[in-house]
Amino acid sequence: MKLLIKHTILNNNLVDLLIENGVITSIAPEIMEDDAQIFDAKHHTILPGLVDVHVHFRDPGLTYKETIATGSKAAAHGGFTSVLAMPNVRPAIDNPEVLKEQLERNKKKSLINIYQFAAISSNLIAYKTSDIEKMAKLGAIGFTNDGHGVQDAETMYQAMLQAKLVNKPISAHVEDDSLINGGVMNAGSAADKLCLPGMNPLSEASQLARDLVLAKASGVHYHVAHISTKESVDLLRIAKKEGVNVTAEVSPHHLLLDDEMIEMDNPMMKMNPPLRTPTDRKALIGGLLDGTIDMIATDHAPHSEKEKSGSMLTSAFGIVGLETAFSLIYTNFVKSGLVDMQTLINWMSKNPAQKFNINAGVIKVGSPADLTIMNLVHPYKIDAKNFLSKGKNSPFIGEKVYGKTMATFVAGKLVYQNGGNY
Ligand SMILES: NC(=O)N[C@@H](CC(=O)O)C(=O)O
Ligand SMILES: [Zn+2]
Ligand SMILES: [Zn+2]
Repeated sequence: MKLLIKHTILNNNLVDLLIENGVITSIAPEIMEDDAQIFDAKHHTILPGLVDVHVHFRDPGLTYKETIATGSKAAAHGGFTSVLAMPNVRPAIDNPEVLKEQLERNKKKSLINIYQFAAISSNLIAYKTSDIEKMAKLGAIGFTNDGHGVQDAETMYQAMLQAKLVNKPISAHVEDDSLINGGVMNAGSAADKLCLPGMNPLSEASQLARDLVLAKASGVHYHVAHISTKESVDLLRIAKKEGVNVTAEVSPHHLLLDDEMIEMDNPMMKMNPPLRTPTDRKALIGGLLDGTIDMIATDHAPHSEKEKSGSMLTSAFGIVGLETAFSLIYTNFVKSGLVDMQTLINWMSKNPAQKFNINAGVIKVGSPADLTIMNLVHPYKIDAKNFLSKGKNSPFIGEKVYGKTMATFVAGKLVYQNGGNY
């Protein structure tokens, strides 16, 4: 099987790429190959396939929200070729038997590469750790109770020690439940104005401080999921200076939205962690720019229309992200002149791949042909009708952005192609 991608822009040069058996075998200004299938990229830009270390695919058990098939289609549409799936499906991926089935299910139903997280503890809430050693051996990419903070230090510390032994990361949703008070958005003046109950933002950094102490003692690779407050960024910066083996992700919505933009009770602005203050948002951008935060992850959290309608008091936490992340980050960070394209690639492909030990993130001879081709020239409007995800719950609907996916390839196989004109 040979594929020849013609006329594509790679690092500002017009090139062709030859792919044989799923691997890039040649990159040159002009490649002639008689027996290859041709894909004409029509002068659009080629990037390494994006890597998202935080998605929720809801399969099995909550497939009315998303399935592996629809989630992986959404990923391919967004330019993502590898994702790390969270274990909060039903049943939760918290024991070796269930993990084994899930790995097979992912393989069978997915268009893209899915790496699977397993739970730190039973049903994501128990105070006794899961069989981390066995699940690591079976192929879990790491361990997390995402959706819940690990409420006690002993469970987290034991999980870290076991994960360290098998050389796997812990991804932490840091949230101390005792500070949440049934809140539905960030506690503060914005919540007061809307008369909505607030979640104390110290819930995040206070648990993070505990975890950083434990992470340092254990030596584990500790990864902070969806970091959202200034205090957390400050702690992370200190921990990195001290040599703690820590990484962090931030979501596009925490970079681009804050609680002052919640003008009315709107379920599309409800997610966990909640949108924080403009000061927090600035600190997240600063942390990303100075390398304190390593990568961007979407926390793609599809829900049904019904679950995301009505009031923030009763609707579900979470928004979709796979089909808007690249466009939003490209438009707001690269097109606006803040950073160059390689920096975006580092945030959305190279760093997540490197930090989670995935063979992805660079385009070079010998690399797997996990690629995406983006139209950076023509703007478009984000429209939920075009989402391939079952979830239409995005606060970014109607926004004019740049960076439309033209095609996505996984191991040289076309997994998404834009139906319209280039
Ligand atoms: N982010 C969310 O608001 N929701 C996530 C859970 C999570 O990431 O904590 C979900 O599973 O829906
Ligand atoms: Zn979470
Ligand atoms: Zn999540």
